Amino acid sequence: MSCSSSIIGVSSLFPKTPSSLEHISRKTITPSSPLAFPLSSDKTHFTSLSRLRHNSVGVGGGGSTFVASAIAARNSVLSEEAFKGLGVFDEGSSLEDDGDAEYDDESEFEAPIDGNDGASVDDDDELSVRRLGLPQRLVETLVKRGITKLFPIQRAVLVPALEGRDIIGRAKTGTGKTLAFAIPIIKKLTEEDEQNRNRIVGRMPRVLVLAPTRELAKQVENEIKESAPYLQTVCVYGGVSYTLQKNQLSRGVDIVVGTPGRLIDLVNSNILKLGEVQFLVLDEADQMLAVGFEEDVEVILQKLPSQRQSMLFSATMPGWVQKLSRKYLKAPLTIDLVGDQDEKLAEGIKLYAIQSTSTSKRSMLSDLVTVYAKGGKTIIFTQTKRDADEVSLGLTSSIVSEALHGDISQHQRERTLNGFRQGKFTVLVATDVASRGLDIPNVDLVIHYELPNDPETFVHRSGRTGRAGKEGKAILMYTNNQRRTVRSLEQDVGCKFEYISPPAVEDLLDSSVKQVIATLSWTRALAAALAHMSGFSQPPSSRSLITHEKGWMTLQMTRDSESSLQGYMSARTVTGFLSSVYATAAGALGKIHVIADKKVQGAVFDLPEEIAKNLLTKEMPPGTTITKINKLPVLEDNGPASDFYGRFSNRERSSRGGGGSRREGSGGSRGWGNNSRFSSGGGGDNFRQGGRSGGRGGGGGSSWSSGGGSRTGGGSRTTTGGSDWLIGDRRSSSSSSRSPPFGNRDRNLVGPCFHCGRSGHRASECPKKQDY
Ligand SMILES: Nc1ncnc2c1ncn2[C@@H]1O[C@H](COP(=O)(O)OP(=O)(O)OP(=O)(O)O)[C@@H](O)[C@H]1O
Repeated sequence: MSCSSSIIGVSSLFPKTPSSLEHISRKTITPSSPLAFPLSSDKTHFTSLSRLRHNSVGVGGGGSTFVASAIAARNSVLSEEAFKGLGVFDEGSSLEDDGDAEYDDESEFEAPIDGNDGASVDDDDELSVRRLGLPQRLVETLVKRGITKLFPIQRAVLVPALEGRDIIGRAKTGTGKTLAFAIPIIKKLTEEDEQNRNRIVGRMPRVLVLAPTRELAKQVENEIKESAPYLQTVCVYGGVSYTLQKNQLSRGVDIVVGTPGRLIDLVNSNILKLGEVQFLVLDEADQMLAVGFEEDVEVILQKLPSQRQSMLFSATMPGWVQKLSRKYLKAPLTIDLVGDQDEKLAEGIKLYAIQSTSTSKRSMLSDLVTVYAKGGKTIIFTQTKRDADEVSLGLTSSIVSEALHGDISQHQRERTLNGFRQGKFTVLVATDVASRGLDIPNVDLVIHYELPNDPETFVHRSGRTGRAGKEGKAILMYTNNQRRTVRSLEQDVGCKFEYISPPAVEDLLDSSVKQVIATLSWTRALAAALAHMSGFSQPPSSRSLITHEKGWMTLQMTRDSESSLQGYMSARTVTGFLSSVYATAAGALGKIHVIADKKVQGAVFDLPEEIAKNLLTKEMPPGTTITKINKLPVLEDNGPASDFYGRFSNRERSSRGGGGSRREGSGGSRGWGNNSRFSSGGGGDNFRQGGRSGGRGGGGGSSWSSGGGSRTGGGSRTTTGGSDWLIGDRRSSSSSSRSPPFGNRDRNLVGPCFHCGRSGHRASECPKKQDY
């Protein structure tokens, strides 16, 4: 078989009908061209690839940026350059330069490997890793890892990278950017070593990969090591022993992955020599800026040989990254599989939004985890380290969780991440230190406990789930004040939230029982017993849909349109009616809201659960119905959202007396297309929250409060503005008298430590942790 037949085999997947070639000029196509490459599963990925009707690309010569081709199918853009050499554009293509098929040897394209690895590999599929001319050793390790076909970004980068082009790459979260640069580099190093078998002990690195965080660096190292265990890969970062890294480097190394700070130290002390670096990779370049590494990066780049190939991956292109690419990359080819117009999130991520109050959100968390993660892995993102600690601690009574943030020692961070990866505990509560790049397999749920600082952070946090074509869920928690911001986020990210209410008791019971049954495939009785042990020592109590407090139930009262009672509906109507049918209920009323839809003639109101249940058994006079509801209807006087778009996080925090300014991760960067309207002010700042209890004014006041006092105690729960009504001072409203029956469970540390299995302490404080 000739080379061209192999190539034609590949190109047959890409119909040679460059119909819209003419529409696209041979200049730069801006990322506002239709872009996103949806990702739902490996299969659909490549099915869609195979259905692509390729269009064209423009490549300017000599300029600094070049953009790829538009592909009509499903609004995707890939690089024509990226596919040249694979036969995609050979016959009938209008590429000026289509003679780049440098792989004349058919064995280059067909590298079948012997043995059955168990993976289902379709050898007829020219997109299979077996048929891309990769070294056999690499193919074997990839296939063993279940990587049988390249993902689009990998496919797009492969040929230009093998040709030695400098590349700027961008693709959605979890779509395999690491292997996109790693595969061509490994191929080149492997071939070099095969030609020169006398490997020198103490050799200097040929590849340098810069990553913004230690976790990311470690992950890149793992990905490379697992794909090419025969190459020497060393990871260097701060916070751990310098001597160990020094020894590793002195034994000789092929690839160095590291964070800029430690790399500079090693270079300055002459331990790391960069004189033989042939490949430079800047991973998450925009994040380097956000974490303040810009100077360090430049210092390192200046020390590299000028004869080298550079690849830069960046989710966004802030000015500094643009400058960097102009200064240090040679005529780079831009491969952008995201763009600005389309949804930035991987397709498999289902998005939910839930309104909560600052007091209800914490107690609501475990219910969300129970119902939406169904026993799978969850990452909860908080803004501050303190919140991460507190939320994790708060969850521990029912769900074992650990916190991850910058104040935790590097060793403990690694232990925590490993424990989470291995499923020793299922909930990780993290600041944005974990939002970028972390690849933890099978995270089912991401919860944004606080709104992120900018749309990019939202995308990166959410992208910890739905990776490598899998499905995942992300829930955004927001307050009434932040409604407008949530809508703007939808626009900026190009996504749609499904607005949900707190999980109903039935869902909770159902999920917890199902989880235990699924885990143990045992009897329902055993499942119920285990659910009991895992925290449901009482039947889970109902929760108000209005205030989200536990122990309360929201009911709806409606009047028939024919009813003689038709007329004005108000809070007094509700209390008056309840007094006549069940005085106890009238005396225990919580919040009351009138339904906005005038055709409905009704109101919703809160009652303590037991009283609500009793009320539901009462006979109602004709014309009036009272029912339990699971979702709130649209209510009157919801009050205007008072947030200021782009300033939501500051506003939230300042109302809590935020302070502090220590950076810890995200923020700052603005977006490839400069379309972010989020404020970068305070991006990534670590706000300390003081004075959290009590004193939170109700802000968007829209409800009638039937009692005068605080429900939860400790704070002066005032509702201001809007249509707040004080129905009366019917009873003493001490916190205890109004406490819901099962609410506010004592949140002691009763969950087992994931190190030693004993309860009463967190894993980070485990007296036995040294042993692990
Ligand atoms: N071709 C492939 N087939 C199957 N799995 C793959 C393939 N390529 C990468 N993966 C896996 O997909 C996961 C995500 O890859 P990776 O971490 O490189 O994504 P990413 O695009 O860098 O994500 P992020 O932007 O979030 O950092 C990893 O577990 C990786 O091993």
